[in-house]
Amino acid sequence: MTVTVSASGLTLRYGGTRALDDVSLRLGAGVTGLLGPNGAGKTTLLRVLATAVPADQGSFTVLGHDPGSAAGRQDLRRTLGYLPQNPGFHPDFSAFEFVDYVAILKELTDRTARHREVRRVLDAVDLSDVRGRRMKRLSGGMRQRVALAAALVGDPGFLVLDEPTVGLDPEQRVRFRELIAQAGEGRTVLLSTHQTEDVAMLCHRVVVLAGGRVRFEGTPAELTARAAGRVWSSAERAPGARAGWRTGTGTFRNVGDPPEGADLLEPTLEDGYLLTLGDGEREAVA
Ligand SMILES: Nc1ncnc2c1ncn2[C@@H]1O[C@H](COP(=O)(O)OP(=O)(O)OP(=O)(O)O)[C@@H](O)[C@H]1O
Repeated sequence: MTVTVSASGLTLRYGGTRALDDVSLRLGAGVTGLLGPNGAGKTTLLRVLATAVPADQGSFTVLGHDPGSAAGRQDLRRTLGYLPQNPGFHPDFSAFEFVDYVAILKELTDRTARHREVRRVLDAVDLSDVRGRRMKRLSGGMRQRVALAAALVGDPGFLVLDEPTVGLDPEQRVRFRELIAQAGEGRTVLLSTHQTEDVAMLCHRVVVLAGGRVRFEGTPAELTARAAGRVWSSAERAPGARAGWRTGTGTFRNVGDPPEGADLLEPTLEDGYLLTLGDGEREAVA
């Protein structure tokens, strides 16, 4: 893997809370999923990498740009696309006006070239037909696509997406997944999500963060493999299971340390993820 984003020892405290605790990671082209329970530090990590907030300690580079200097920070921001958790739309802006406004902030000063770029990114997310519609009249899924279009303005080399599929219905989520996959072709994408299926379907790498620390970094297959031989079916709730629930067929699906001779099941990425977390952290999984 050619490393495009590299972070070392990132630490950030809010009062007594260590939102990030010595986080080091390396990303390459393609989509990397960032999983973690509520409060794990995902948004904080994305905000640090997007230069929205400085870390107390540690360093990172994005496509060779080091935000430690003002010039490096500016170069990094020019190669960055960021879709924050709450994009904060102006309800009376049209989709076009919103993306155009972001394009102005991204220093696209030539009006004709900028408008061409705004049309290009709205077309890329299939919103050309509604580009004149006000934000308040768009569905939640369309609004998220506008936010993705805004993040794609200027063809950034590093795209940071903070839970972009929250609140979308399954059809919209699949559509959004296609768009993220396209965006990840030849570009580094870091996608924070609570959806383990999105990671399994979309990502070539996955990072698990909990309590501000990296608990796992590797491929989705490697995370799934952590649960090999540790998922089993039983007629009653298994006492040794770390997590277990009755399935639609009436049997229990258990994750943990199976008893001798247990009826083992094929593990999923979610099983590997659950086993990577500590007991209290599993309860915080949304
Ligand atoms: N501005 C802030 N002031 C004080 N504490 C904060 C602030 N932002 C985050 N925190 C705390 O830092 C920790 C990490 O929060 P963060 O929002 O990064 O987690 P997250 O993994 O994105 O969670 P979620 O999945 O719920 O969005 C939490 O304990 C949170 O309460």
